[in-house]
Amino acid sequence: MGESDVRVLSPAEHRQADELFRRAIFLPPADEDTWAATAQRVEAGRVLGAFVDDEVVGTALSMTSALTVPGGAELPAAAVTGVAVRADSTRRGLLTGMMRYQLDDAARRGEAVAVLHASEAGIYERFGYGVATRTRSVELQRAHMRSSVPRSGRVRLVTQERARDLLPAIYRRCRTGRAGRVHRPDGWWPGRDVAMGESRTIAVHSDDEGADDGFVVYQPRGHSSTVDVRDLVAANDLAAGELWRFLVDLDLITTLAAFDRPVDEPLEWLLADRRTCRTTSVEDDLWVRLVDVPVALRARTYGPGDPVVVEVVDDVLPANSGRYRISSAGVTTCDDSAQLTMSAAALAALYLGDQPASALAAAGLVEAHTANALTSADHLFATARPPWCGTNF
Ligand SMILES: CC(=O)SCCNC(=O)CCNC(=O)[C@H](O)C(C)(C)COP(=O)(O)OP(=O)(O)OC[C@H]1O[C@@H](n2cnc3c(N)ncnc32)[C@H](O)[C@@H]1OP(=O)(O)O
Repeated sequence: MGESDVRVLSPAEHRQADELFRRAIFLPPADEDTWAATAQRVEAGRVLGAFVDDEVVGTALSMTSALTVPGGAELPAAAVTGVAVRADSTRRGLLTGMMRYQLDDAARRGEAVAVLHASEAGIYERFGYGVATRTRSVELQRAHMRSSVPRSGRVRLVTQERARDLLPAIYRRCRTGRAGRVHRPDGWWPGRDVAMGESRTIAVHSDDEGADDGFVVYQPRGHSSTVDVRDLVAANDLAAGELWRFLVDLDLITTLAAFDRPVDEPLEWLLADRRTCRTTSVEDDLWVRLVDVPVALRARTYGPGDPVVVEVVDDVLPANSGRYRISSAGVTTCDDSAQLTMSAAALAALYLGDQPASALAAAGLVEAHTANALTSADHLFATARPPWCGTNF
């Protein structure tokens, strides 16, 4: 079983691949509405099939995307999803064949990074992916805002139809504000709408000049007094504060459950009683794979710190293997002695600034050859705010 058994599926085969994926994650085949929405994000030429005896038993797809990196630049990215191998054909290398094919394809397309959300943490590190962002889920019980939270603009409800125009434009404005955010192509929104259904409600915040700068999408949980907050996007702290005030003040609701929030969101500070906010989980969010290490390293900015020479060992994409001199002025390839050695997966985990090199060294994932190299790398890769993706795809 090898790469020759993987090929691009034709559009006529896309629905079969979707069914294969859904069965692998224990979902029934998509109904017509769900498929109509799903099909909008599927791109011809980007859906792979893995074959055994001419039968498709594995699939993986990628979408044309972009990733915001520290400093605000956006890198072309392959957004990977829909990965599955039929239960009777696992552990024979089919995923391995598809991953290699897909990474080569991303490299050919000039996509410097690949990104995904992992169903299990044990799958993707071997292919060079590292956990690059984390999210927090919270529950607010009978919460009230602190009176000092600044007021600005106004929050208004918009219809689902109006939201289809407004939300993508607001998201585009907010996307580059933080590393880890990804494109939401036009085909992404219908899938989210179908998944949430008709009970979703949308509120938009506009600033004092009337410009829209944030939104929240939420829905009641059955007939309970709980609201699930699925998507809260704000261009600035003022907009975020007003959207949270709007949610906290909803009549008849005692509990707000919010998912996929940034780990540094200052919710406890916004509330009159910080203990009315409880963290229910902190989980790995976006896994990143540097497909083109030199391009990816040069795309981000670095903090003040002594330069450091990093040796990258990449068995899956060997062109990335080499030594890189990283400084606050930029990145060059070099032949100097390595001060740090790490795999592509370890580099990916450092890349957006979520974790310091010293944390990975403690786990044996980064090897330091000189005394101060870890401290230098910690300073260089650090970002003012932790990265956050917050977009499921
Ligand atoms: C981005 C997304 O779409 S996430 C969704 C991923 N899909 C799912 O979780 C659906 C259910 N699972 C599956 O379909 C399959 O088990 C897959 C796709 C995860 C793995 O496919 P396989 O064809 O079995 O993987 P493959 O045989 O290439 O395994 C390669 C290596 O990864 C290991 N591996 C594979 N799956 C897992 C796992 N879930 N946990 C830990 N290790 C794993 C294998 O043991 C193997 O290790 P080895 O090289 O040391 O022998």
